[in-house]
Amino acid sequence: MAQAQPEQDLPHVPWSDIRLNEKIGEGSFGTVHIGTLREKDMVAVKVLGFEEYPVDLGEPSNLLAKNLREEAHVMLQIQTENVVKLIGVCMDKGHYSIIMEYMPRGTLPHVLQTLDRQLSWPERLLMCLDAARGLRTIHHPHGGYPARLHGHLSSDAFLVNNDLRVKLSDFCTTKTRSSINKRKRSHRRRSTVAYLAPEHLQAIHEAADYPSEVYSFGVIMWEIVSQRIAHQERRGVNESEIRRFVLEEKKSEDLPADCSPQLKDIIDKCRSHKPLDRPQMTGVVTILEALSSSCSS
Ligand SMILES: Nc1ncnc2c1ncn2[C@@H]1O[C@H](COP(=O)(O)OP(=O)(O)OP(=O)(O)O)[C@@H](O)[C@H]1O
Repeated sequence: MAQAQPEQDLPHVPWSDIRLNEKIGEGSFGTVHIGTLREKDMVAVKVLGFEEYPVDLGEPSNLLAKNLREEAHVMLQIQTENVVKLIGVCMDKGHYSIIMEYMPRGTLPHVLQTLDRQLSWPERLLMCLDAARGLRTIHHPHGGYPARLHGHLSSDAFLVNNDLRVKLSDFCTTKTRSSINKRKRSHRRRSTVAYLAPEHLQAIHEAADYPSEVYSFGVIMWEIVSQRIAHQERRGVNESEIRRFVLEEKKSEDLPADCSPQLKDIIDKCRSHKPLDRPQMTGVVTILEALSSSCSS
């Protein structure tokens, strides 16, 4: 059986350079571990497949392997300060993986739920700005790369480092996710209904578009600013409470009373029920940059 070859333009890391340490997460794609690269650098290693459902790594046409390369390519094309850095891919038989920058504090909602203090306003603004710059990178890329949607945007897609800097991650393609989910039905992603734009709550199977991702981003900013998880008490069976709140009552969750009017304005514009009233991510970044610099000066 032919062995998958490393892509010429993807940095290849041989498995012998990696020491795998504890598991830190599991997605629909496989497991994520802390690792050590060349006995020196701490990295995160996303290993394709699961112990109980190993992927046949010898087959180059394998859809999952193809999509792993696709995810790595996307990461490589959009490397900026606010996107989790791709270090390389390993395509050694039995060890198909993506090696990336390790983000020690984990996902954004995990930080918002477990931080033992209130974030200051400059911190909240900087986290919003980091996240906005991350999303702008894919919506409005430089260097002639195609604009793209994230595809399943929620606060889980953002990871946080020790300095509370936020970076966009998780470029696993929809195809990859659905094919591995067929193998491993036990993995349940946190529901993303709380982040769905009203027009998509009505037509749940419709694909995301740019305005609907801006709406999702508005909800994520609400989470950072409120230091809470969106619709926490409305999540439940079928999320019918979220639908009622958003679709029937036409509401958005309230921001803290001490949120500045300018920040409230941009979050509310992103969460507008009218897609055409939502700004583009370039505009969101410009406003957050101005607010962040005036707040920290
Ligand atoms: N670079 C990283 N640094 C630190 N932790 C990470 C990193 N990448 C992933 N993780 C952790 O591993 C978990 C699983 O990540 P992964 O991207 O595989 O799946 P997911 O985003 O939860 O789901 P899916 O694969 O369906 O998109 C994350 O929720 C996070 O806790």
